[in-house]
Amino acid sequence: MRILTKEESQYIDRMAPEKYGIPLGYLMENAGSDVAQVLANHYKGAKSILFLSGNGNNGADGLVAARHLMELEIPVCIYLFGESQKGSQLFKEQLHMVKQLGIAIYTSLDDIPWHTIWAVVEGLIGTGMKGELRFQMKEVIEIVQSQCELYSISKWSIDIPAGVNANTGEVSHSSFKADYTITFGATKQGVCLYPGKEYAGHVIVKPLGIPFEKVLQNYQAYHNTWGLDIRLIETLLRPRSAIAHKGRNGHTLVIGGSNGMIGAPLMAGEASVHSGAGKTTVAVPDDCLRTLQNKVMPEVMTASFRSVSDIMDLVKDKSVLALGPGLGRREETAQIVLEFLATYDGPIVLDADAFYALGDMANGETNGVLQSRSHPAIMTPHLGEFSRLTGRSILDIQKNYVQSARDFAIAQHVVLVLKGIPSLVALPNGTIYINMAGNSGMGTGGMGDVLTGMISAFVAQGYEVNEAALIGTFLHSYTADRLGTKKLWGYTPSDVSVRIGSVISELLSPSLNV
Ligand SMILES: NC(=O)C1=CN([C@@H]2O[C@H](COP(=O)(O)OP(=O)(O)OC[C@H]3O[C@@H](n4cnc5c(N)ncnc54)[C@H](OP(=O)(O)O)[C@@H]3O)[C@@H](O)[C@H]2O)[C@H](O)CC1
Ligand SMILES: [K+]
Repeated sequence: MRILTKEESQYIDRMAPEKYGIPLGYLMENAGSDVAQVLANHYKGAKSILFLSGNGNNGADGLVAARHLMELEIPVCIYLFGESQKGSQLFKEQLHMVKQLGIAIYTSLDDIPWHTIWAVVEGLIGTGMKGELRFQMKEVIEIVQSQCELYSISKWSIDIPAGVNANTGEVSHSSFKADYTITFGATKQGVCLYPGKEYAGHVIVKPLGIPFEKVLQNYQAYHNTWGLDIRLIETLLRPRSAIAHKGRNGHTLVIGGSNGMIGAPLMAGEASVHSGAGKTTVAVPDDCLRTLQNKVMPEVMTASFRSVSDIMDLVKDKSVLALGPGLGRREETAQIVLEFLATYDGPIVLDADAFYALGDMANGETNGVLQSRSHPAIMTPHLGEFSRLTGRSILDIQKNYVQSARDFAIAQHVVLVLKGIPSLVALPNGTIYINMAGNSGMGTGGMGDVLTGMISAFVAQGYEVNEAALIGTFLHSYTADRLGTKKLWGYTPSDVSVRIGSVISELLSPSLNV
């Protein structure tokens, strides 16, 4: 699923007429008629649909929809916000039409017969919002929202709810909180991120009337964003060959663990087994080996290490290395990690305490350690770890969530799995995937270790690092969602781990009821 930024939407707006001779009014006519169709399909009873119309093109979309609904004999009325004579050209044209058609138009909220309204459709402002919502618009939204609550009126937004930043998902105070948002071409980035996502309600995507990917091919600042969803994963997952033996399915090596932190590499190793790696070895420091052996499932092989050369020996015949879970933050461990990264060039997934060794990558000596690898490293930090890696505050990262992930993945030439709400996968070329799965029950210790094991197992089975990060990240959350339908919290990382194989089987053979 493609996701558009504000700048991409505005570029399409500009290029449609300029380069392809497609007047913006055509796109608006499509947009408005789609809004009308969706509303008509939902419409109940004899009540009216009220359009809140700003004086830009977002408002004009609503005026087009009102005209189309009138044809369908659905009662409509309009509330005009702002000065009409200062509105966009298309707004003025559409306003003239609805006036000529005799549609009821209000300029004061006090005059609206709220008890006759079934739905409010907000076209106050869309991708044209600059900065924070202005005071007058906030006031209107607050009154409308309280009337909607009082009269049980359903709330719709056109393109993006008023007040939601179309790129970052940040919201102005008093933003419009919709039950549904009808958007055009592709969903906007800001409604895939929190808190914007909560303000958009259910998002309905309708065609724009122009093949926008074609238009965007020439866009200079073009780094695209996609939804990480089931459809994408179905295109990436490959059935296993009937004759695949354990050698063909790869061998994961997990290096981690320290005294009191043996669960982390153990969960990563077990998740690798459950995700289909042919073989899995977990290696821990010498003094932790006995504890590991007492706890780990029999399918996982065990080993131990003391030095970098031990790790070099262990990794020789392995398909992928997962480095970091529970490794601890001792200075000598950090040295081992750095020394090892400088010599080993194979596929690697870095997690947890491996990041401690890397420190602040933007300013520290480790900047450059990962950049020239033949297989870009996969890194799976949570926000706290990412804050340390980038030397920036969590708040600052959250404000520019997508862009922060993109900048880091490009600069360090890594596949970044940024574990947040939602998680992101950023590829070294700047392409971003926003995870569409996941739930609040996932916030438990050990979930990250399972993710590391899963991603590693997909690399072991022959997926490219980009693909493995996408498949692992999505299936981890998707499996948790399956568990979340039965109990929204309290399921364990190991529950996710154990279930993953059945979920993959279902996806590969939908008729299987496993
Ligand atoms: N390519 C597409 O996807 C298409 C999108 N369409 C629709 O067009 C809007 C974008 O329309 P645009 O005219 O560019 O802008 P808006 O209508 O969203 O907003 C402009 C008005 O908002 C005022 N404004 C700006 N910032 C603020 C603010 N912070 N608070 C309050 N009001 C604000 C602005 O006032 P100015 O004084 O600054 O001029 C304008 O009045 C898109 O979202 C789609 O719905 C097309 O219909 C089809 C193609
Ligand atoms: K809107």
